[in-house]
Amino acid sequence: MTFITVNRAAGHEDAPPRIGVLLSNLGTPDGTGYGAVRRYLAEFLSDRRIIEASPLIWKPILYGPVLTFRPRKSGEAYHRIWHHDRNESPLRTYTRDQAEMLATRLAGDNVPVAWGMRYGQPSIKQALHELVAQGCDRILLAPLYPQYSATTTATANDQAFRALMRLRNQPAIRTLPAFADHPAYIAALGRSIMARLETLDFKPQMIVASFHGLPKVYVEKGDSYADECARTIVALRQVMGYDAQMMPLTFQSRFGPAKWLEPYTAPFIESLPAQGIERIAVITPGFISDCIETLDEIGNEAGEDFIKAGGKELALIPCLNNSPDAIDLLETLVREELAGWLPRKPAAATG
Ligand SMILES: C=CC1=C(C)c2cc3[nH]c(cc4nc(cc5[nH]c(cc1n2)c(C)c5CCC(=O)O)C(CCC(=O)O)=C4C)c(C)c3C=C
Ligand SMILES: [Fe+2]
Ligand SMILES: [Fe+2]
Repeated sequence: MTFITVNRAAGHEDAPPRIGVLLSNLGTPDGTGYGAVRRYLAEFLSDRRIIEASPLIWKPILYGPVLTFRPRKSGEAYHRIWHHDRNESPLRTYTRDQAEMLATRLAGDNVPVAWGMRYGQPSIKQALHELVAQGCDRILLAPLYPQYSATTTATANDQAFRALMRLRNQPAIRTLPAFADHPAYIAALGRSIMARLETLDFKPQMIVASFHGLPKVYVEKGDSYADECARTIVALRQVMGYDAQMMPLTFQSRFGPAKWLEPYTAPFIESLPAQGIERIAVITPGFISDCIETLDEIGNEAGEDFIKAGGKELALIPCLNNSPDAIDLLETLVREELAGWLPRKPAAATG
């Protein structure tokens, strides 16, 4: 095996230890055209943490019908939500903003922040090399998923470890645990949802919580994701004073024919007008940044289907994105995890 030596900043030999933070998220295509989306989906859907079926069975399906038809459909959806002014997806914009804004908060502690995507660009490997080149010999890997899943948190960390395997001088590593019911996450969610509800010109009869789904069999095999979603929603209902009827838990984004976690968001929402529930809000606390799943699958598709089924209003409540609440949360989580590496200090108040 050949090891890579990433050149560190000049003078590092005598420098004290330097901490770095690597924010990672899922990733996104480089464009909305067929080729860019196909490349992204090919990388994503070749991950054995995502599709556990034997490659002998899965690869012909992936390189046959899936990568023939899905890129066009997904590309159209990405086009609808694309940040055309920056020519990038919302997920990339918000992840970069989070890294840059967190870097400002940590600048006084001399802690650089890099960001990388599990699939697509910039890669987790690039982000890691960037930190090492800045002289970081202690790195916190921070996958930006509130709820743990092997298909998200673990595969993001796996990718960092793959890059670490090749380094001759390997930094010390910590990983940020998921934060499903961390009081700072629940408080930030509660505040941002309340603030947005106050701006609506109607009073929702129900606030549907929609999380990204997962194949049921992964949960049966031990993935803690479903429990973590339940912990988020139980804590959120408690701080907001809602019961399960007012804030039901649903799962979206089913992919393929297998059974996924239920109830499925789309049929659940479409069934509401027949029960006299015509005005709803939808929250997506499984994501800290808006993306194709929230903006298109809920904001566009579910919104249209709800109206077709007789609904009057559906308001999609934004994720934390690049709000001061989001950066306060990230600063709190990161500082907590750096205890022992950094002196303890509360997150800066944003006022
Ligand atoms: C078997 C397929 C998939 C599993 C398992 C899965 C788990 C999973 N994903 C997220 C978060 C996101 N997924 C996103 C997009 C997306 N997800 C899948 C499939 C699976 N996800 C696909 C094919 C896509 C691409 C879009 C499409 O073609 O429909 C995104 C958004 C990315 C963006 O650029 O906006 C996120 C975020 C979680 C949290 C999760 C398991 C818990
Ligand atoms: Fe997904
Ligand atoms: Fe989707």
